[in-house]
Amino acid sequence: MAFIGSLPFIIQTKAESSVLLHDKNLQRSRFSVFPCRSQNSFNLAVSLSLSFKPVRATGKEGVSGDGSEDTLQATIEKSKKVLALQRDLLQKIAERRKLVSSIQSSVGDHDTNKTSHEQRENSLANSDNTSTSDVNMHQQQNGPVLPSSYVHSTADEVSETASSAINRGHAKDDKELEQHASPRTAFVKNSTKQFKEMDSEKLQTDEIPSFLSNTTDISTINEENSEHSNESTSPMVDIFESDSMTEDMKPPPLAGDNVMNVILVAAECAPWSKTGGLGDVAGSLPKALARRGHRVMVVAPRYGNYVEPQDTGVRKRYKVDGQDFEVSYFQAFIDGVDFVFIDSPMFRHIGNDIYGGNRMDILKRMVLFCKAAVEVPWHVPCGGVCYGDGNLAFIANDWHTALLPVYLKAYYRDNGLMQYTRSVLVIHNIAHQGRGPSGDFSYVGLPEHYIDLFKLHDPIGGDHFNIFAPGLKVADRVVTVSHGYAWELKTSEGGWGLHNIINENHWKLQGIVNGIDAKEWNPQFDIQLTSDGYTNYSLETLDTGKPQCKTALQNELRFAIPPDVPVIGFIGRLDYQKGVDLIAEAIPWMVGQDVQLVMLGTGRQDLEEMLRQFENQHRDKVRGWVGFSVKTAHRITAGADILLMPSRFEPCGLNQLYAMMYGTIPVVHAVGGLRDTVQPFDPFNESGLGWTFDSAESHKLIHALGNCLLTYREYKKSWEGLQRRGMTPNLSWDHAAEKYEETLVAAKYQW
Ligand SMILES: Nc1ncnc2c1ncn2[C@@H]1O[C@H](COP(=O)(O)OP(=O)(O)O[C@H]2O[C@H](CO)[C@@H](O)[C@H](O)[C@H]2O)[C@@H](O)[C@H]1O
Repeated sequence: MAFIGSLPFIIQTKAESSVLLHDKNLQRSRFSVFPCRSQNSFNLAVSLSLSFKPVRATGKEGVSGDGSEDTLQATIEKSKKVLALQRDLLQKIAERRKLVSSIQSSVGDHDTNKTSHEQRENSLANSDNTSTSDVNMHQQQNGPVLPSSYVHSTADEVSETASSAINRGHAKDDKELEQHASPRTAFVKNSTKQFKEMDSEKLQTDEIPSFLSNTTDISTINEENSEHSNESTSPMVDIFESDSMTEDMKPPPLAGDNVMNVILVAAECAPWSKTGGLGDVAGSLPKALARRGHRVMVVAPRYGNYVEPQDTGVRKRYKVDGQDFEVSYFQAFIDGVDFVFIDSPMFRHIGNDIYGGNRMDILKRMVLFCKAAVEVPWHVPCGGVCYGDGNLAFIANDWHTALLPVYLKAYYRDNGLMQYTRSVLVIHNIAHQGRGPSGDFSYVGLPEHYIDLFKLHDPIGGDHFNIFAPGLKVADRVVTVSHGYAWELKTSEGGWGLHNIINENHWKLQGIVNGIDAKEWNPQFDIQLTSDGYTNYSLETLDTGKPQCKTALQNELRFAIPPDVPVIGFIGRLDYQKGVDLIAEAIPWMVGQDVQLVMLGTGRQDLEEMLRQFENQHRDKVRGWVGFSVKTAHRITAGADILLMPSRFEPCGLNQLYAMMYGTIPVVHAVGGLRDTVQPFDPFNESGLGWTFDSAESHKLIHALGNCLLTYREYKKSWEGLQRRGMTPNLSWDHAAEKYEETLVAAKYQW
């Protein structure tokens, strides 16, 4: 009897729950189910089904007349009620969603394509003009764009419905339930509070390009930006927009039994902090993992006063080089991910100079960061509940966080703690390793016997201390960002001294190609293309949209606009890796062609100076934009015809992926991820995505670029074919996330 009674209940509840699981309003509650104590309805189903076990075990109940039948009946009744409540809840949520989307559509174009990124950009841009942004905030909260009070109450009502329904079915502490039922509500409230309390401290602005600085008044730029700010919606609106956009993009299949708690730890995370591709990955991969149903957190240092994350009130102290440092934790829940920022005077106000300071400064920062990050699952409640250590995997990135797997082992697993927690280390760039003299070991705060893990012999430098080395040895799995680079890492040229360790651990190394953030880098929705003459475009509007962006770029760069002159772009860190010097060698040839070249970058001073010189020498054909400007990077990607990437090595490379999405044809050195992702153009079969050259030499670059220019000028149909093939998305973060999931699961079951 008990069986018969319980079975349909469990089946139905699972079915109901799986519906619930798809609902973003309840995702947080659901995430807590597996590893943590949970208060959600699915857990209720589990606990109720477990409560049948004793009945089934004895087999006497129901016939003995000892009252068990009554208990059973009562339980069945109770479960029926819970089911009814769940149905009621689902229906209400569906109604609310309809309501919200009808509000959104009535708000119309005005709000579309606005993302939190735009708001951040605006708040960054306006930061020099505090009074303007204050006014904007006021307008955002009271203005006509979308009555925030309405949105606020809508969100509250949804959460209220959710929590009360669950509450009625399963008595729990009200506050706790509220937190679980609607992390989103908490975020809405927090965002509002944060907005009101936002410090007036100045934030960074994009650097003004050299060629504009003489002619453009900074105040004009700020005014322009503040206009955008007036248009921009409040964070509350953004939450709904994010959801609807994500839904439009059709979520990938759920992880099912593989669902885990995942904490990605990185020194930078876009859009809050970014010096390069690592920031992009830390900002995008977690969202894709969350879309698969994992409970996901990103941990990064808090370099500035970010708008969304708010102080959790948690304070902890960690020792670095014998000194106590207090850290606090700021948290925001965005697009299904908990973003946790660790605050300390060590990190604060570094801005974009994330890796600035001397070697010891950086080392101490990373020691503090990793020590604090490995304990985040214990200390930082997200949606009211800490992640804990069960079913947990860390994803550390590059040498900056390679100490995390080591701390996990030395402080915990060696002592019988966090036994089921795993770590994966991702190599984005092996060239940076955290090297120093052997004495640096004293700063990392590890037991003496750990010193051997850090020791590395370099044929030139001799014995030294190397932080990447122990991370690679100790991590449960190692990932790198393309298949080609995974292969190169094993060679003495590509491994940069770590190839022996990589070869010894080859069994745990895997290449997973990065994806493209379909919201950030999509010409159809790109918020950087909504002003100054730029326009959004798609495959359907490529013919008109891209030329319009090209003209807007030429205008912005103050180039002449002769018909049919190809615009060539370069975006990247100015260093040895990116092969900027190869472009320099090719410049005399390039300026002899009928082309326009724009280079955006920052990095080595000599290379920055070189960019300025190119511009001064060839004002009609070359622009050298020294600085870090996300907006300009997007606009070059959209407006250029060709993107150059002559990198000497390139673990994956993101710019070529972005370029292809925007119908911009890449010309690349076939190395690492560039070789993996840019199939060479084959004119006979009309296939391929761009041009490649097989060694990092300027004459090879010139040869490939020459063929590319010829096709641009003479073979328009082939050119269009290249553009269209590139714009057909084939590399998504959802795909990469699936691969990461396989790796995480492999790590989980590995001893
Ligand atoms: N001056 C500037 N202004 C604005 N934006 C700028 C900029 N310079 C660079 N960027 C942006 O930074 C990102 C750079 O991405 P890459 O993948 O080329 O970089 P990086 O070498 O830093 O990353 C490393 O990690 C990534 C991620 O795994 C790997 O793809 C890569 O091969 C590896 O070297 C892009 O989003 C680009 O637009």
